[in-house]
Amino acid sequence: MEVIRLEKVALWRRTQEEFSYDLKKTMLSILEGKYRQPAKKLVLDNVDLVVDKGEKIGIIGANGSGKSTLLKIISGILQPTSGTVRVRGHVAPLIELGAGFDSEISVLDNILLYGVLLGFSRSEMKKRAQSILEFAELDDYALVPVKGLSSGMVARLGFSIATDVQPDILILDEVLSVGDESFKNKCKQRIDNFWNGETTVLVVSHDLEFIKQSCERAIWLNKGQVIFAKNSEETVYQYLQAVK
Ligand SMILES: Nc1ncnc2c1ncn2[C@@H]1O[C@H](COP(=O)(O)OP(=O)(O)OP(=O)(O)O)[C@@H](O)[C@H]1O
Repeated sequence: MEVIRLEKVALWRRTQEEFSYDLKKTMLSILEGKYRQPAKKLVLDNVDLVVDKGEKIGIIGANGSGKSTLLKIISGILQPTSGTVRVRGHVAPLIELGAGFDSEISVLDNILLYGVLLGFSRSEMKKRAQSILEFAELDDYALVPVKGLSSGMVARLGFSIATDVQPDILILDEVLSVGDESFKNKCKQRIDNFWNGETTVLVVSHDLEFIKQSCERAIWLNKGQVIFAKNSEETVYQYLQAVK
């Protein structure tokens, strides 16, 4: 059964250095006749992708080739400029963990809020809060505002919320380095369980051996385009030939 379908997906992004949220500066530069249209870059270019339930897919390619951007599009964090994205099932995006937290409100309230962002109801999240706090080892911090947590604790909380129930689709950006050694082992075990089960997995990694061993299929991206997308062994081989 098909769980992800991307058709002709393109994404233009403004390049950082030209981009300003400062309305006053923008208005001034228009008045002074110095305003330049922000430069834009095509970061995903006509991407087609179909993924079936349970597939484990690796995404490889050079720095800046669009791998993380593709994961963000599939997770719904970014919307494409054109093309269509269809995703079926509950997605656990393990990217930019904790980026959606409100640092002023408590850990408990953030669990409710973040869970709702991930598509769960508030009452469901209330029931789950205890197991999330326990896994994150933050039981004593439930009522503390998130700004009182260390960055490792924030990542632990993000991981714990996103993986509390087995997701239909797991999105992993690079090898996870969440928290300290003992927490890393806990994360790895949880991910291994999903990996060996029915969950569809998309993982970005520069570790080509890992991709070959752990993924059935791999997608090679270059400058936002899919260059090759077959079994992982062959895709890695083609990629290595090209960069030699
Ligand atoms: N927030 C942003 N605003 C504008 N452009 C961005 C932003 N984030 C990334 N980009 C640009 O999008 C392109 C693709 O970036 P992306 O992070 O998807 O690459 P990547 O393949 O994951 O790279 P890496 O292997 O270095 O992690 C790059 O040219 C990058 O400069």
